[in-house]
Amino acid sequence: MTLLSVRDLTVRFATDEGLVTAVDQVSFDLEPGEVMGLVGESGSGKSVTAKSIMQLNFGGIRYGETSQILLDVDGRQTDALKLKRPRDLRLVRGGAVSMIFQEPMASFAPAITIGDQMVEQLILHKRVSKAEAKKTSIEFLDRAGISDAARRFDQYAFELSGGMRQRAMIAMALSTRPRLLIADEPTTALDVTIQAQVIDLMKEIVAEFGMAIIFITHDLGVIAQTADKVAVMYLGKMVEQGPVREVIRTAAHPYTQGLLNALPDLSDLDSPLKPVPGDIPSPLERPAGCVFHTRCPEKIPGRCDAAVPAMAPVAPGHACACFARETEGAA
Ligand SMILES: Nc1ncnc2c1ncn2[C@@H]1O[C@H](COP(=O)(O)OP(=O)(O)OP(=O)(O)O)[C@@H](O)[C@H]1O
Repeated sequence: MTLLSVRDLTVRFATDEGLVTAVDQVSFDLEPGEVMGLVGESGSGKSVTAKSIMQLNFGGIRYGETSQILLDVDGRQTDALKLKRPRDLRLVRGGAVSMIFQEPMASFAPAITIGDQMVEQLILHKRVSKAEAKKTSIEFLDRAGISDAARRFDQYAFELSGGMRQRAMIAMALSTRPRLLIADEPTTALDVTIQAQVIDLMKEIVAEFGMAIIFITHDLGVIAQTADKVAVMYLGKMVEQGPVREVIRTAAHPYTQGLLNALPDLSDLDSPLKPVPGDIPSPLERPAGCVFHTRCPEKIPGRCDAAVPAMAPVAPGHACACFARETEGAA
């Protein structure tokens, strides 16, 4: 059974300025053991998409009427958007799904030791004894590369260095053995050496436990190293998805091409940076037609500003939502 099937996900927020469409009819699937990178500039809807799986978006939220987030929970397909009672929400919050954040302090309560938090979570989700929970917690801290794990177990998050806290957060998120880990910019705030260690750790864990990961990042380099497939979002829309190497080598959507062109060229340090030209429009004033047409170098006047392109295959497993590619396919 497919582990996660996001269907037609639309997320709007009622704000004082009006209705913000943060995510617009996004669909994707994830199989057990698969790592999917979710990329796009700031405000493209990556976090809102991921948080929807755990119903962690708050404040005036409205999901689309046909939106579904189908998750395999213990062999039963469950629509995560339909869960209401706290007991049922626990199935996706820390049960089948765990989330790690850029800022590990967001995961830890400041006045409770790391060990007590890990134990509490394990007892809640796994119904194990306290002694067993302690043993598992120390094991996972150790697995996450924390030396002297038994001593760290009794420490508070503020007593750990940044990199160590990140590892402790990963240990805590993984100790309940979730089927799906959502990693929201987990390495952005780290220096490159620790970043590489954290990425290695996540790869090891996927290989060992076969859990699926949604890896949210701005950094296509990190995606290239970690993910099997990649999904690119722009202003709430999914614009391209496919196997990571193929998308990086032969990006189909002009936005993905722009993101790749914007990467610094390390072999030519004097070459100027080439950011995607133009600014992202406000989500309150989303352009009609293709949301990217206001910045697109391949815009077809009268078409791209009038109709919304659907995702269509450009190669097996590789799809893109762009009228310019459709024309090429037909030619
Ligand atoms: N609670 C909320 N109320 C109103 N608008 C929100 C809320 N949460 C998110 N948004 C809006 O939804 C849009 C998508 O936000 P989201 O955080 O998913 O972007 P992102 O791609 O993850 O960006 P970043 O990389 O900066 O985290 C943004 O325009 C954001 O302002």
